Amino acid sequence: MSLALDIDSAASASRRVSHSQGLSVSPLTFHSPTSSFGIQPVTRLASPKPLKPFDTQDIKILLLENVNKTGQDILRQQGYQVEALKTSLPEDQLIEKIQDVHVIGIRSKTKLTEKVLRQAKNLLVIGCFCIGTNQVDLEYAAKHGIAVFNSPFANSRSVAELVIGEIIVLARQLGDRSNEMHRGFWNKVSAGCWEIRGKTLGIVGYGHIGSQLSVLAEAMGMNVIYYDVVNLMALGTATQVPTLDDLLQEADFVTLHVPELPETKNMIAKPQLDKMKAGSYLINASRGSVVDIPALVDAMRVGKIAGAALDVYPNEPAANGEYFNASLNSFGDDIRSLKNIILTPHIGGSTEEAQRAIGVEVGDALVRYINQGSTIGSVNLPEVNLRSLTRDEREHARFIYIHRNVPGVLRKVNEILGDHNVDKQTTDSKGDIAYLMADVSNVKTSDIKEISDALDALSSRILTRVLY
Ligand SMILES: NC(=O)c1ccc[n+]([C@@H]2O[C@H](COP(=O)([O-])OP(=O)(O)OC[C@H]3O[C@@H](n4cnc5c(N)ncnc54)[C@H](O)[C@@H]3O)[C@@H](O)[C@H]2O)c1
Ligand SMILES: O=C(O)CC[C@@H](O)C(=O)O
Repeated sequence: MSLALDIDSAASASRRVSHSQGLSVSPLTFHSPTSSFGIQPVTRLASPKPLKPFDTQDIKILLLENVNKTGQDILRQQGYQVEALKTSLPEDQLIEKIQDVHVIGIRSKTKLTEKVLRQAKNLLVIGCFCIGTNQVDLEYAAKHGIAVFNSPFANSRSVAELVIGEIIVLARQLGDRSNEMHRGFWNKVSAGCWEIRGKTLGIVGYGHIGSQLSVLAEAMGMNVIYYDVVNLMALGTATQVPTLDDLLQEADFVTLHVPELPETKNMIAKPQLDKMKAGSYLINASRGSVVDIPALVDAMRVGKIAGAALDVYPNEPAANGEYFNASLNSFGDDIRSLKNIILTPHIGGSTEEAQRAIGVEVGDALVRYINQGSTIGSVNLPEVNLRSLTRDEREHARFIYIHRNVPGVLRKVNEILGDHNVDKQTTDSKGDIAYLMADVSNVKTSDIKEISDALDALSSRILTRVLY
């Protein structure tokens, strides 16, 4: 079959090859891979040959939740079609919009559930412009060859600094004093106000944020203890304690820095609050599911807990506005009536520095994945990379084969590639999913089509992409 004929059939079949930026999605550029070579590569990357068998304008990207301009610019500079919205979208609108895009960028509010992802027929990759990835069904995405990237620590320092601020604000009841002054009320008191020097900070989850906080807190004269499910090296003179109960019984301030997991749901509820010291403080800037907030309200009403800071909630609005009320979360009115409680709208990572750094990190990861196929940094696919092709390698193609990790696949793939000049090849697996990349030299356009079709026909196939 001539390639020209095949282009027509590929055009009509473009939806058949779900998620693929391979041959059938952009048939018109199949003959002229050099058309997009004039596009400048992202300067922070090591100047690889851009591998794009598609017109960059064909790549449709939807960015939600006010992704920072640095990230938007990186994607726009590639020539991709980028639509950026300031808010998240309700599920029905999300389902409608996601059908069309190859890339979606989100933060913590957008829930990419199986129901939503099932409609994402062209989706190649998800960029979480944040740390948390609990809002994405990572397993469903992996099983359908959709890579997920995040920014694992670019906002950690911002969260740690927020918590340090909150510890002092709670210890000195600054929120209440400030509110009183705003109402014109002078209330000079020292009862129940403390220095933080010499007090014990209990950190639950000693990862990127918890460990950064540990260093800052010690510098301010606090004793630091921490609890983590993993045995981790203590920074400074911090001490790991064996159980959560040990931490709760010893700490003056308890701060939570664990991910949202089934095991961390309501990790702090009535039994744990009962174990905390009388007059201690609780801070949660992790996820809203980690604290049973009605139980916290009760503990604060009876004075067991002297103060709290919450940055995250079980239900958070999709956009800014007057939403923080009892119809969003049943405890909304109760919590607002309490004394010495800092309520912030999920701003732990919301600093200029953090958002810029996240924009660059996730933006670059998306470009590397779209243009080069590199999965380095992916949270749900095996991490695979190949040395970049250089600009003088004109007759090369890169085949990416995402497949179910079942015995015998490599033999079949190598039977297909066996008659060609495979320059380099790598593969890795993560659970049920495997990711293979192979660079083949001296391939004609017809060879590329033949190899791609043969890979597509294998029963283990999840997704085939070809870049050249
Ligand atoms: N408020 C915000 O704006 C904001 C910003 C960034 C991150 N976060 C949240 O903070 C969380 C922590 O971030 P991080 O970067 O420090 O994550 P991290 O992965 O670096 O650290 C998490 C730590 O928690 C530990 N852990 C997991 N399950 C545990 C359990 N059941 N008990 C005790 N320890 C447990 C892990 O072993 C790890 O050391 C993120 O998952 C995210 O949800 C919130
Ligand atoms: O910016 C956000 O929406 C999320 C911030 C934070 O919770 C994260 O997971 O990085």
